Amino acid sequence: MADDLLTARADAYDAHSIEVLEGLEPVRKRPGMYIGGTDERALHHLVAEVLDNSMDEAVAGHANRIEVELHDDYAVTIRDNGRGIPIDPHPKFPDKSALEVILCTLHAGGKFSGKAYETSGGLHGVGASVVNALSDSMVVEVARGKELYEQRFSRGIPLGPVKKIGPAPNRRGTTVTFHADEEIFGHHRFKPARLMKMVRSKAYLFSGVEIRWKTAIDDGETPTEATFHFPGGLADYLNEQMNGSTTYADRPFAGKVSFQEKFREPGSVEWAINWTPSRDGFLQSYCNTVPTPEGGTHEAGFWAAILKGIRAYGELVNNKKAAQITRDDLMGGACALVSCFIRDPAFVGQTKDRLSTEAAAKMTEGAVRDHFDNWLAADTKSAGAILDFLVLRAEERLRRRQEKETARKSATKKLRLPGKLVDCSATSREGTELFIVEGDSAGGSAKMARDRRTQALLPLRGKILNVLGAASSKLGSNQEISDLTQALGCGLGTRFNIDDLRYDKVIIMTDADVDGAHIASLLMTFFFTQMRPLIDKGHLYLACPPLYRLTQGAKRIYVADDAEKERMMEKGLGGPKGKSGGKIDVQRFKGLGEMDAKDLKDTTMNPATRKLIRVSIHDEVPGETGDLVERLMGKKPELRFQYISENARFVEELDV
Ligand SMILES: Nc1ncnc2c1ncn2[C@@H]1O[C@H](COP(=O)(O)OP(=O)(O)OP(=O)(O)O)[C@@H](O)[C@H]1O
Repeated sequence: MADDLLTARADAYDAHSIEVLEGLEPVRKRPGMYIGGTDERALHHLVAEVLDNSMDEAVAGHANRIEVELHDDYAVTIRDNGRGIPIDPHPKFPDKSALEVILCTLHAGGKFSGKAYETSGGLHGVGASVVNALSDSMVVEVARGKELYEQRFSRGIPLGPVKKIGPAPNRRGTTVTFHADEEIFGHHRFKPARLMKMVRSKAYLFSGVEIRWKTAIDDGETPTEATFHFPGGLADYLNEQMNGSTTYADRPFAGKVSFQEKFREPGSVEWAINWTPSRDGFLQSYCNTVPTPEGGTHEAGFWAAILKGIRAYGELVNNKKAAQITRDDLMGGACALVSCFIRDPAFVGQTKDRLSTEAAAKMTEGAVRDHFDNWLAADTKSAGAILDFLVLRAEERLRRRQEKETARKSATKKLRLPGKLVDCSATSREGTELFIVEGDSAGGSAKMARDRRTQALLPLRGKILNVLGAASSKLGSNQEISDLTQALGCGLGTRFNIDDLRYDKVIIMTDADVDGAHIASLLMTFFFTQMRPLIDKGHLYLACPPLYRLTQGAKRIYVADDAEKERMMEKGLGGPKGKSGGKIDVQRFKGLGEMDAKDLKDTTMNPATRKLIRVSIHDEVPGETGDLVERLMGKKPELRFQYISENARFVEELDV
């Protein structure tokens, strides 16, 4: 049944499913591919496409004036005084004018071979036709040979052939008026401020053009009319953009170099840069007046020139730290504009956000580098200020990196657990226990007896350092103490942080003999002096392993001390002696290592059957416990001796 359904569906997929989009249909079907979307940015990009064509005319030396006007119905007119789009019949399509071919065919243009334009922003031959396809109305007027021609379109389709509409004795050039299609762009509308900014930046990028701006939509901020012409080029543009910020150089490092003179290649590069302490930096780059917000090879070449230049200058003035400066150091606080003109540029995508022409890197670097060296040498005051600023930034970066590395190292150190730790598998601290066990052999049976999920083991070899008798430097280098500290994960002394504790309970599990008691007291001294909150918050415990195992027939019990043993010997394991039958077998555990896993589990480790003593501090007199610990465990043996003499009876009883 299901297979039949699949077959039926597959049958529907045949040659009829394959659509071939004709003319400008693909643009309307998939606008994103041509203008990067249908949002506000894409909408404004339509103006850029048409304006770039007029700019190309200007840069090619055929126009010196452009007008951009936003009408009250949000239509936009872009007019130039260039050569005018050709209107004669196209040789390949004799029944159509070149104008119609350009506006209605993708990949039709005069910028492929470099004959009509040397360094143009246009190169794919799609810009004007894309705008046409995405406009519900487009009118193109061409003034050529003292005549005015016009052709009208809607959604990429001509509403008639190109028509001569009258004489134009004093006019030349192209006028494009379009209204973006709401079917494509929905509610998005042109913003006067955004359009004017685009228009003004174009004027800065090519000082040979004057651009007039006019808007019928008044947003209350943007001038309704303005004329932009900037003979000072990018240096003026930079000053305007930096808007009075404090700068390290009195005047920006700016210049313009023709590639023709230097590399025998058409094109040029123009730049302006200054550094400021008062704001984040920026780099705006352009290629053939097209903004390249994602940078590319021209930016790479520019930074390479500046970086090499500043390092070389550092060497010249004997500032060894200049060698540490990186491109990132340069870029922070640097406000820069770079505009190059090259033949046949290669961009990534139709919106031309990033330049990928390899040669642009080399030519830009070569052109800027020489000038930068000379500029630094000529203005030593600015050069010194910039160098000091950049060295400072480099040092700051290195310091930050070192701090980060140290922080990372200590973080991983925290996580690096001692090799002999047998950790539990639970991921959260809740309900977990760390058994500090005496000796490796005890570790062996404890390993089998434990609940792997919640119980972890740290076997300690022999006695740990008496922290009260040791210099603090010794603490860090003592293997057992450092293992213990790492396993607990919460630091030592003043750096102790209870929140980082990796286990709920820390259980000291030593043999039930004098040595075991000594080890336990050494450990408690350690916790008391170095991790006191661990005791105060009730995390420290003593395990109570039995001293004897008594077996009578099938009965088996464990007892903690001699008195208990005697009592049981009297009583018998199952009742009065003899009744339960037979001799009582007594085994004294010399150490935990002698117990088999089952014994250890039942008596000492299994939370259901074991007994634990929680270590706590009751200071009847404040500081009393500290004093006592100092007397018993401290450096002065005479205090210990005194205490033992005074408390001999108690000590005897305890068999310590
Ligand atoms: N204002 C203009 N003046 C003169 N010729 C123009 C003008 N606008 C367009 N053209 C001609 O029309 C051609 C096609 O323009 P279109 O915008 O479609 O593509 P392009 O500029 O060549 O490349 P791109 O798709 O990269 O923008 C141009 O190559 C140019 O020959």
